[in-house]
Amino acid sequence: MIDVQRVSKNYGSIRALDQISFEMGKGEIAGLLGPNGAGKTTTMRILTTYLTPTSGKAVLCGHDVLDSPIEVRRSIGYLPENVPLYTEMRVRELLHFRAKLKDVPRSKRRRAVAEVVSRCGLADVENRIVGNLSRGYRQRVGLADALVHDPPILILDEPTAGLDPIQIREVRALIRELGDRHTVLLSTHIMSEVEAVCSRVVIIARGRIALDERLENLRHDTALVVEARGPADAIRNALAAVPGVERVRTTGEHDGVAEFEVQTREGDDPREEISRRLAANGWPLRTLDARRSSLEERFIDAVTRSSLSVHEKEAV
Ligand SMILES: Nc1ncnc2c1ncn2[C@@H]1O[C@H](COP(=O)(O)OP(=O)(O)OP(=O)(O)O)[C@@H](O)[C@H]1O
Repeated sequence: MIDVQRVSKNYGSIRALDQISFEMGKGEIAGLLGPNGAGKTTTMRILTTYLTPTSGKAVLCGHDVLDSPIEVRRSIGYLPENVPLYTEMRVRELLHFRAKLKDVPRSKRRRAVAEVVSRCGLADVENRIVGNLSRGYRQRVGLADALVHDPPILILDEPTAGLDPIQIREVRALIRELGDRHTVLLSTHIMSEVEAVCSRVVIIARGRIALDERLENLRHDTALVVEARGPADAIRNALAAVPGVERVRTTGEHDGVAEFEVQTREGDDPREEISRRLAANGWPLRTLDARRSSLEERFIDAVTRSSLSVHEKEAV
């Protein structure tokens, strides 16, 4: 549904995105998580065709953002960070108007509006002036607007920013429901939001993807961080063959030192065997670190690592 390949974006001399790549399949809800200035909004604005990438390729529902922006816009519903609603209109009138702009055929408009009014919990306010609504309701109107042409993909930029705790809970519940029928990419800098709503997290830091993982893999697993000097592929194979090791991912390679993330089976602790096997092959072990991979730890780790130079990383 979403295929981003090596997308970069420069604003003058500022490199906001540096070769980011990720893919999303049908029915996924992914959280694009990152600190302020990481590049979340830039990514979303490229996917929604409001900005063009400096280089790289982004394809949504088979349509390239550069070659077919109109088809891309038809395939997505976008909730921007500051919802630009027509504040003087009534809710139902606004949604009809937006449905028309989005080419929903006249004969289907009434039904399309009724459906989003119901799905977004707007029945009580459909005759109210948008500008007089609370921020929580305006956000729901924004979601209804994004949904009114029934797009397969929803892109939501900080959908709960500025809402009170009850409104946050309601909007999150609504997004979870939307995940049944739509592929949803939302941005946030709140970790608990990702845990509450998403099935997958993509962490972006300094314009790069620092982590892309399914949440179920982060919740229970214990991960080991292994750094060893030697040939990355051979070390990777040796690690994968250690009993108790479930999965090995190469996370970096610099100056002859390869870095891996090793997922272990619950209850297994293969650290001693890893150390023995690497030593037997003559690959000096530099780091063997066990950590519970909670989202918070992974976020801090990914963001900190991305902000270190190669030299500093070696020292960590
Ligand atoms: N129009 C622009 N001109 C120049 N620099 C920009 C522009 N828009 C964004 N940037 C810079 O690009 C980088 C990424 O910004 P972006 O808004 O995408 O980050 P973000 O992750 O959405 O941040 P936030 O969580 O604060 O909204 C930042 O360094 C920002 O200052």
